[in-house]
Amino acid sequence: MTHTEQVIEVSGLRRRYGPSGEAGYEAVRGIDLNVGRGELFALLGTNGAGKTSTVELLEGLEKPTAGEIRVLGHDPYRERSRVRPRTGTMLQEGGFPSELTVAETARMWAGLTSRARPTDEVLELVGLSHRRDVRVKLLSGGERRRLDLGLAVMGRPEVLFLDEPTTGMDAEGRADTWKLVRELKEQGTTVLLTTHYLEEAERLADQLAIMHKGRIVAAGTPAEVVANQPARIRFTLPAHVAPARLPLTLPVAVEGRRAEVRTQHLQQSLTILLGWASDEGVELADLDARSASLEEAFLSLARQGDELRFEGGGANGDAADNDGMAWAAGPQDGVRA
Ligand SMILES: Nc1ncnc2c1ncn2[C@@H]1O[C@H](COP(=O)(O)OP(=O)(O)OP(=O)(O)O)[C@@H](O)[C@H]1O
Repeated sequence: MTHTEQVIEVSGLRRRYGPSGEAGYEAVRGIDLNVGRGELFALLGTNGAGKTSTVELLEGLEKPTAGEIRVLGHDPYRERSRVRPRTGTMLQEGGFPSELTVAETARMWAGLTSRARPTDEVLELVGLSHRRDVRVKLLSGGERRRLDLGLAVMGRPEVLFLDEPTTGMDAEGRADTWKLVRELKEQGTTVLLTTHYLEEAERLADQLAIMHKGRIVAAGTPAEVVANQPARIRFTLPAHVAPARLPLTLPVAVEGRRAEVRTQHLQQSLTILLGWASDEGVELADLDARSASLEEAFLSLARQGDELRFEGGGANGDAADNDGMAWAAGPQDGVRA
């Protein structure tokens, strides 16, 4: 068995703003996570879930209220000088003088960075060569994010922290950014990022965690997180077929003529449904069967978030989510154990 070196190790991490008690606010409430070398880890979550607060702790910018962090084997806050040269950070708000041009900013940054890539190479990497003589204050939001990203990768970091790297970018900018992130990952860079673009996280991440109100409510590979959510089969019943005729073994919700089955066993449920339709001579219009997406998993977890039990750092959701539809056979099949 190969042993993956853990590059980021976090246990029992907490971050409180303000005083203890009601007057303060605990943004990070005891999270654990591990990221192996060369992995891409996506930290997802609702607004205000605590993602940025967590990333700032990992970057060593702030001191945790409680818990342990190791980045490349060191405490990023107390041993900042050992960790910082080996990491690259892209914050939500890049803070550099906006009067400088793009090239001047890159050169200034290169002067502060050990083992810096040539600035031309960096600008090329993030697609800003043609904007090199433009003042930073005149860049669009998406172009600023590209520049932030360029500065973050300038020192050829072993670990790259990207807080919402594609926010404000157009579709082309996002595609370019993810391509660069993929290339860096292929070269062995470990990447921890936050994003609101779930489809992209689903495609790119080796591991992900979904945060809600300071806690991790689901974690694993994208496939594992999605696998805990039910698949859906949707169809329209012909006017002459009463919903009561549908097979009792299926967890069916009906609204008007539109029916929906939620199931952990898509193939089995589909077989039952199609067998029944064939035997009864019923045509199922607009038939659509699909596995859950990360987006559905995310929304469902966020909705359940307040009712989740948080024990042992895991996520155990037992709240049924029926979107207000009337469930004929109960949605139990679609609820995680
Ligand atoms: N300096 C601060 N003082 C007090 N509360 C803060 C401070 N910074 C953040 N918070 C609060 O902590 C919570 C978590 O914020 P954080 O920015 O970490 O969330 P996030 O998951 O990154 O959100 P988003 O997706 O909206 O960027 C929020 O409720 C926020 O209002």
